[in-house]
Parts: sequence; structure tokens; C-alpha cells
Amino acid sequence: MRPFVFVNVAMSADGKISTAERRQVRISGDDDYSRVDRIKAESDAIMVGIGTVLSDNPSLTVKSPDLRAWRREAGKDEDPIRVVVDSRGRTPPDADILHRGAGKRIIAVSRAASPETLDVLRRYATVIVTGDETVDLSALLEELYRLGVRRLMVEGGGTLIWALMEKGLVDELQTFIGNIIIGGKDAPTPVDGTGSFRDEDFPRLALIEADRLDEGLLIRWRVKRA
Ligand SMILES: NC(=O)C1=CN([C@@H]2O[C@H](COP(=O)(O)OP(=O)(O)OC[C@H]3O[C@@H](n4cnc5c(N)ncnc54)[C@H](O)[C@@H]3O)[C@@H](O)[C@H]2O)C=CC1
Ligand SMILES: Nc1nc(O)c(N)c(N[C@@H]2O[C@H](COP(=O)(O)O)[C@@H](O)[C@H]2O)n1
Repeated sequence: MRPFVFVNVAMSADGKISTAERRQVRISGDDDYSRVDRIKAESDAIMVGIGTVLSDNPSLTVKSPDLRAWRREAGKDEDPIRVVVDSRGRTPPDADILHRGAGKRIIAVSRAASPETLDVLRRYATVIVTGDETVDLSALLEELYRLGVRRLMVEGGGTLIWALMEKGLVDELQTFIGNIIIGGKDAPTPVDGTGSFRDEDFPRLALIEADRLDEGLLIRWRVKRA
């Protein structure tokens, strides 16, 4: 068993999620940021790849005091469990995700991570070891389910989203398309990785809804099962 997995990304009108130098760009407007805060608060856990931690240093906390209170009153930590997919254990010990906000942090590493690195990370987070070279995402999701995670939000980046898509581990995609052009053939997109699907394996999507939001568009897709 695994949680319901949905991906949320903000991309520019030309389909980029940051600059080629991996510099974070404000793509969402205020209304989309509020929506993201709400869906974060409604999730049991929120996951990012180590690339996102190293480039953006996100905290992934719930920002609204009302939503934090709502979680508290429901008997939950004010922030969902924050999960970093980090094969070699490269999460900096001073990363915001480990120090800001409340609740559990999980760093998922592979067996390629050194024991010394793990000793340091265990001071700040629960470490889950799975996979030989890279994190075994199916096994990680099963472990998260065992820990009570039923609804998992994936924030990116494109490498992690590709890996989840390739393994058929994404149920829903929420894409905010903002009114900005970022450009650059090397700028990350929502789904990067090798892109090595066979023609018959491209994930197909069913449109759930598309709405105007801020000066952009919010699109929700369900990933069809083969
Ligand atoms: N606009 C938006 O909504 C968002 C934009 N971003 C942007 O995305 C960029 C970061 O994305 P990426 O560099 O692609 O990094 P990423 O965040 O996707 O992390 C990828 C890394 O995860 C690790 N990993 C461990 N096990 C793995 C597995 N089984 N499969 C795949 N990866 C595994 C690898 O070290 C890999 O390099 C940044 O520029 C950031 O600003 C990130 C999140 C949201
Ligand atoms: N929803 C959304 N809109 C944008 O315009 C963005 N640039 C992002 N980026 C993501 O938000 C993370 C920052 O989280 P914290 O504010 O530190 O909690 C960042 O790492 C990207 O994942 N998202």
C-alpha cells in the first residue's frame, strides 16, 4: 500500500520551473501561494528532492497561522511531515527544512550514503535507508504509508517528479502556469530526468479542472492507469 501522491508545481508560460542556473523564481501570485499553503496543510507529508533543498533551501512549512491552528486543533503537528529524497545524504545540517517549523522530518537515503553522514543527519531527522545507489521510491512510499501517511504532496523538482512518474507512482498533477517567461533550454521543467519512456508508456492524463487564478491558470490532471 502507498499514499495518494499528488505533484504540485508552478511553471512559467514557457514551461520552466526555475532558471537554468536553478535560481528560484516567483511564478505564483498571492492566490496561488494561498492555495499551495492550503493543500500543504491538508497533506500528511510533503516531499522534495535534494536538488530542491540545495538550490532553494525551502522550509516547506505551512505559512498561514489559521491553517497552523486548524492542524493543531485536529491533533496534528502544525506542519506536515517533511521528506527529503537524498540518496547520498547531502542535506546540509543547517538546512531550513530541518530547523524551521514543527513536526517530523524524514531524510530518505540509499545504501550508498556513508554511515558518518547518516550519524549527523540522525540528530535532526528520521533516516530511512532504501535502494542501493538511489532511493527506492516504491519502498519509501510503502514505508511512509506504514507511518500513517495517506496523502503525500510532492513539490519537486523535475528529477524527482520524473522518477515518480516513470514508476507510475503519481496519482494527480496540479500545475500552476504563471504569467512570466523564464526561457533557457537548460532551465528545469516539471518533469525532467531522462524522459526515456517508450511510446506506449507515456503517462496519459485526464483533465479534472482548469481555472483562472491570479494572472495565470491552475490545471489539475489525474494520471490514468495503464
Ligand atoms: N516552481 C516550482 O514549483 C518548483 C521548482 N523547483 C526547482 O527545481 C530545481 C531542482 O530540481 P532538480 O535539480 O531536478 O532536483 P530534485 O529536487 O528533483 O532532486 C533530485 C535529486 O534527488 C535525488 N534522488 C534520490 N533518489 C532518487 C530517485 N530514486 N530518483 C530521482 N532522484 C533521486 C538525486 O540526488 C537527484 O539528483 C530547482 O531549480 C528548484 O528551484 C523545485 C520545486 C518546485
Ligand atoms: N507554488 C510555488 N510557486 C512558485 O512561484 C515557486 N517558486 C514555488 N517554489 C517552491 O516553493 C518552495 C519554497 O518553499 P518555502 O517557502 O521555503 O516553504 C521552493 O523550494 C519550491 O519547491 N512554488
